[in-house]
Amino acid sequence: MFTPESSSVVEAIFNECLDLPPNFLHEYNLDRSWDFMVSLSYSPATETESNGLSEHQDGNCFTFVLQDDVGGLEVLKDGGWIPVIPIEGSIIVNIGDAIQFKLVMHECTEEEKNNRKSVIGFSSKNGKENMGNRQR
Ligand SMILES: O=C(O)CCC(=O)C(=O)O
Ligand SMILES: [Fe+2]
Repeated sequence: MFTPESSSVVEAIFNECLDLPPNFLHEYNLDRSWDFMVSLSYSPATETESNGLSEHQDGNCFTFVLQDDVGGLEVLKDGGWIPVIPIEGSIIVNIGDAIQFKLVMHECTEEEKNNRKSVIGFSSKNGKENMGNRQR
């Protein structure tokens, strides 16, 4: 799901949508050695405990979230949190700060009964300054 090829496809789509010069985003992020994947498992929230992911923006270029059928991911829009509908096997593509096109504030809350699992691929840019905005 997350390979240099899939990142290139997304880059090409955004490149065109943003009306950038041909190959601009591809050349902006030529070094793929900063890409990485993580797998997260959120245990169900209890009355006293929650270990979800607090609100943050991703500091990379693009984030690919392969989600299961348990909800929790939310995106801030016009001052309100919008739940992302969980569709098992679907991939959510998030724009990171390194692209600086639209900052996407999001968080992951926990359901009370279900354990959410996600696999996340970060298409990242060389340079620590771009990763600095990533808060957990
Ligand atoms: O687990 C998710 O659905 C989102 C994770 C996330 O936002 C992140 O790792 O930056
Ligand atoms: Fe994130």
